[in-house]
Amino acid sequence: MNGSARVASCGRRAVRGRHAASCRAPGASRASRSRMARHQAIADDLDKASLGAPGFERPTVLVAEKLGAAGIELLEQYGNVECAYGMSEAELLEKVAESDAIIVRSGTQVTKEVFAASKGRLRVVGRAGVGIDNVDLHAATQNGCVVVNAPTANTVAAAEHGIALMCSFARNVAQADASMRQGKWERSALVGVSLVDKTIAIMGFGKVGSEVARRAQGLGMKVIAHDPYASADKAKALGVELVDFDEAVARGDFFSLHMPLTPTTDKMFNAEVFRAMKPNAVVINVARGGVINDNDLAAALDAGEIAGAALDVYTVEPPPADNPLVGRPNVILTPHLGASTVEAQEGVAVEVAEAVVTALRGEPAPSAINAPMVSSELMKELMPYADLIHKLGIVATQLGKNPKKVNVTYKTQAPDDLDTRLLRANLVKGLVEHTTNATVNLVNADLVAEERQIEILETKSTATGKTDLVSGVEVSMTAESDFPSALNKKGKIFVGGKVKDGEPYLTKLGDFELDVNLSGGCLMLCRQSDQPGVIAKVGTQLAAGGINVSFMTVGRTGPREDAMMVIGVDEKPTQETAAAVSAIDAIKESVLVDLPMTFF
Ligand SMILES: NC(=O)c1ccc[n+]([C@@H]2O[C@H](COP(=O)([O-])OP(=O)(O)OC[C@H]3O[C@@H](n4cnc5c(N)ncnc54)[C@H](O)[C@@H]3O)[C@@H](O)[C@H]2O)c1
Ligand SMILES: O=C(O)[C@H](O)COP(=O)(O)O
Repeated sequence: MNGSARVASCGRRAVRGRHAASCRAPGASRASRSRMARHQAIADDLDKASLGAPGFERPTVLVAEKLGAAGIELLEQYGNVECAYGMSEAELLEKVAESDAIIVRSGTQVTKEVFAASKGRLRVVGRAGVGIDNVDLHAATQNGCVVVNAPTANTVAAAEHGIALMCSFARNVAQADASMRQGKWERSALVGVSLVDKTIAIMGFGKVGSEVARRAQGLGMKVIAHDPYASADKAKALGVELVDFDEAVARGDFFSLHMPLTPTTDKMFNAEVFRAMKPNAVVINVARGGVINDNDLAAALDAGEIAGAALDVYTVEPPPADNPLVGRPNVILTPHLGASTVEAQEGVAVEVAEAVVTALRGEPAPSAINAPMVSSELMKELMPYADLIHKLGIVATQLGKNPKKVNVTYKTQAPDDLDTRLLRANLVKGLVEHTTNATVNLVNADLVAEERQIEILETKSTATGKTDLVSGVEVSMTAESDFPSALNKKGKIFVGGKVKDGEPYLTKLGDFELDVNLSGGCLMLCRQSDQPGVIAKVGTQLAAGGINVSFMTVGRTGPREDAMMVIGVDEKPTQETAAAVSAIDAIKESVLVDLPMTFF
């Protein structure tokens, strides 16, 4: 990125797209119907926003690289969109601090400095394309920021570009055009090779690789592929022979590279590999520049070990003047144009905008890279229990500091099917959120637990005769406790709960059975010797401190034995009032627990 930012308001037709979509409904395909439903949901939020519905704040989406108009329109239905193309690094760091989401293509590096500069505000990174090697995924995850991409909309464009480069190379199209522009007529110097019956080795048999395979078959080529993770059934169905790496290298006439850039694929095409290729071999790269060792490729071309290369992508983009592959007669180059068709750009714009809005809404985005997939149906079903377990985590951690080993038991009618990630993430959030300003969510919860050395052990116990997927949750943990009443017989902090009428309830604490609404506010927990008159004395002290009681409930081990009184209060008692309650004869110990009204 260089130069000063071109900042544009991207405003256009804000709501009209929604009505246009609705009109197409009767004849629409299943995919487009579900897209319309998503757009309608977005539009509903827009209506809420324009009505000033409480709790809805329009998020700000920073679009850092050129994005198709349809995507911008969709984003504008939901949030404030700022298009700032060509920002310097400093400008990016400044703007990201005021953004809830950022959308980039391959030209913007989303580094850990970007996340640091956002100070926790950035919730979503949208990559308008496939490759996410320009996004620091670890930093995103640490910051609880969802990374989404647009994995499908540019597949055909990239495949077509790969085929275009192969055909151009085979028939010297680029060289012939350059020659004629110089007024030359070089027919004998520009004799090409035919593609028919040649072997193309597709390296990386994913979405783009498969589309290249289909097209190469149409050109009469023999198609082999290497991909350690590809299914043999898929290859067979496409009539493609899957081979190991060495065999592919030995047999290919044309190599079409389609793997992502990862630590494993980094510079995997090196001197040794080029040496093992046929002398007529041509390497075509529309994947990522980094999978090739540039110097080794240049040396292999110089030595005549291979015949040529056609490149769309480079280790550093744009390639610096001293890149050894620029300016060679047997290398043709394009400036990362694989995804650059009108159709692909409109497609990725919509695909990424949908994913960004979905993630901003807190829903699982199908293309989330660093968050587990949780279907919206499951999410909806588990939400009340996610809220409950979050509150149980908060209660448990206010009764015992520094939790270490945490056992959680889910009572469920489907132990084999229950996906607990959402619940576990909420538990971790409840356990740690009072000790950090950082966001804890589905994205980073496991990482946060690991960093804090909190071991979460999950058990599912079968609940019979219940209709809900989950019907109860219990959490026990080793921790330092100043409130021994919360300990069970094994000396662990123990809390259990249920959801009743959609609201979270604490039903177990230590050895006590309770019935405490955890919807929010402040709770005073008092262990007492069960005897007449204690409730009145506590009420009197609270009243003296100006504290209004919203509810009171008592659980006891038996008449005139130990009892646990839980008092919901509208205001948090001062230290003096809390001390006055503790000083009541029958009260053995007491503690205040704060609960948030909302959850993530
Ligand atoms: N030039 C462009 O403009 C452009 C456009 C689109 C995609 N791309 C790039 O093309 C690549 C492929 O995109 P896609 O959409 O097909 O992704 P994809 O995830 O569908 O396919 C990638 C395939 O690579 C395979 N793979 C992983 N490691 C491998 C290895 N060591 N050896 C061989 N195969 C390996 C995977 O199993 C997978 O099947 C990505 O790098 C993407 O960024 C570039
Ligand atoms: O990975 C991709 O999707 C392509 O490389 C496209 O990158 P671009 O969005 O920068 O064109």
